[in-house]
Amino acid sequence: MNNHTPTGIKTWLIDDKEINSRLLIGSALYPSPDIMRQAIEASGSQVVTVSIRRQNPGDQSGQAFWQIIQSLGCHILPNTAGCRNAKEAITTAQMAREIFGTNWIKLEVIGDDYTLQPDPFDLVKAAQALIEDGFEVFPYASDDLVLCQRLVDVGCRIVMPWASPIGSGKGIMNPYNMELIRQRLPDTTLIVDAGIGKPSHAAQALEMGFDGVLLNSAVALANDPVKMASAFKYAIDAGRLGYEAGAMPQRNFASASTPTLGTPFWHQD
Ligand SMILES: CC(=O)[C@@H](O)[C@H](O)COP(=O)(O)O
Repeated sequence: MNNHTPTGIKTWLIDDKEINSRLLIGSALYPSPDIMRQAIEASGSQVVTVSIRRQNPGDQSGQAFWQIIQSLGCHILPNTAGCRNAKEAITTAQMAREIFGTNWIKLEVIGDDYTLQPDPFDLVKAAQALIEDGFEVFPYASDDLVLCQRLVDVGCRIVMPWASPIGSGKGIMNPYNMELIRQRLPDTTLIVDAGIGKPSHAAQALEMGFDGVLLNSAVALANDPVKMASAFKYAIDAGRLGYEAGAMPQRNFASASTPTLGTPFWHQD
C-alpha cells in the first residue's frame, strides 16, 4: 500500500483511521461560515473539532454550520470546551457521542479562567471514566510530564499537551518540558493543542517529534484565514519531513562546511 501523500508525508493513524494531514483544526472564531469552510479546505486537515456546548447540530441556529462541517467530509472531534469539572465533561461527552455518532472526544476540563489551564485532577478522573465507557479520549493537558503520564496510566492512547494558553498565540513556551514529554512517552500519540500562533511554531512542534498539532485561533483570527491555513499546511509538512529526515547534531563550535586543504585548482598544472 502506498501510504505517502503527494508531498511525501506518510499517512498516520488516529485510533484506527488513516489520516493524511497532521493538522487538526478548530471550527470557532472565523469571520463567517464560508471563510471557515475555505480555511478548513485549504488547511488539508481531515479532523475538525466542534464544541457541543456552542454548536448543537440539532438546533436550527447551528444548521448552516453543521451542513458545512458535514460537507467537508472530515472526521469530527467533538470537544467539551466550557466544562469546569469531571461531571460536566462526562455528561457533555456522552451527549456528543449521541449527537455526532462518534466515540472520539477532545476532553477539556478548565481549572483556571484566566489561563484556561486544565484542572489536572478532574481531567484524569474524567478521562478514566470516559475510557471505561468506550471513548477514545483526546485530553487537552498542560505541558506537565506527570499529568501526561497519569493520563496514559488511565488508558489514554493520545495526549494533547498545550504549547501555551488557548488563544495566546505564544507558541511553545517550555521547549524543555515538551521535549521531555516526547522522550518519556515514546509510544503515545502526542498532539500539541493550543497556543500555536504562527506556522513556524507548528513546524517546531513537528520537528520535535510531536505527531500532530491542533489549532484554531491562529487561522481563524489571521487577516487572511484561508492563506494562513495553507501556510500551516506547508509548515506542518515541512516540520514532519524535517523530523523524519533527522536533523544534524548541534555543536558549540564552528566546523567549516567548505574544506580548505590542498592547492587551489587554478594553481595546479
Ligand atoms: C478549538 C479548540 O479546541 C481550542 O480550544 C484549542 O485548544 C485550540 O487552541 P488555539 O485557539 O490556541 O489554537
